[in-house]
Amino acid sequence: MEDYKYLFKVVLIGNAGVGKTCLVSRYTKGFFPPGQMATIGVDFMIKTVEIDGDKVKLQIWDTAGQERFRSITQSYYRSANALILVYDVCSQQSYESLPHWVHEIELYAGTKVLAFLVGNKIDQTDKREIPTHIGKEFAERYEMRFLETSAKEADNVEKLFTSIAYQLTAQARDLELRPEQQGTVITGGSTPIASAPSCCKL
Ligand SMILES: Nc1nc2c(ncn2[C@@H]2O[C@H](COP(=O)(O)OP(=O)(O)OP(=O)(O)O)[C@@H](O)[C@H]2O)c(=O)[nH]1
Repeated sequence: MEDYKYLFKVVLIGNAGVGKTCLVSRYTKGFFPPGQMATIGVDFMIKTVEIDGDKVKLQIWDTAGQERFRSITQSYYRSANALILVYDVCSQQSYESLPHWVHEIELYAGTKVLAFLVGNKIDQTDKREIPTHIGKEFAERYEMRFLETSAKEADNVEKLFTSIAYQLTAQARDLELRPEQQGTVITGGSTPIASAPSCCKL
């Protein structure tokens, strides 16, 4: 029997080079990888955290941002409990691609997914092109959670993943109390747990 209460699948998406792999590395391995290569297809890492006495396993899927991998990465949206849509605060182009990514979420993700918008690379203050309020407004428009991060300086990275773990756990516990509301069943140690209810209107 697996040693965890809940298992959640978290998928990172967004343009190539916005820092998805570095965010995952910072969170799961505790370091910022030097000379990070582009992701090929999809990669995944596991991190187990404790939320109010329960072991929660996060299966974190890092998808390639490059266009040529889109058909592969799209298939990972469907079973995601949380999606992290990343842009680079120093890249207007990555911000302008966000409507495209939101459309992908509409097409391929489940309606119950918890969606976060993340503006990464905030350590590069002199290169910033997208002010915080612009990212925040975009997130509000699509009812996504919002955070700005730096994988390099470890700003808000722990907070991002911990917050996702807390919210998904709270929703799963809530559903255990209201079994009639259960949706897709995901594995959770010895107990089957329902996936989280909708938190994001797209
Ligand atoms: N200054 C700064 N650079 C970053 C940060 N995060 C990532 N980078 C740099 O941005 C580049 C791309 O990072 P990756 O993590 O490979 O980006 P990705 O989104 O995974 O890219 P794909 O795998 O092609 O989709 C690398 O040169 C990183 O060193 C950050 O928080 N601050």
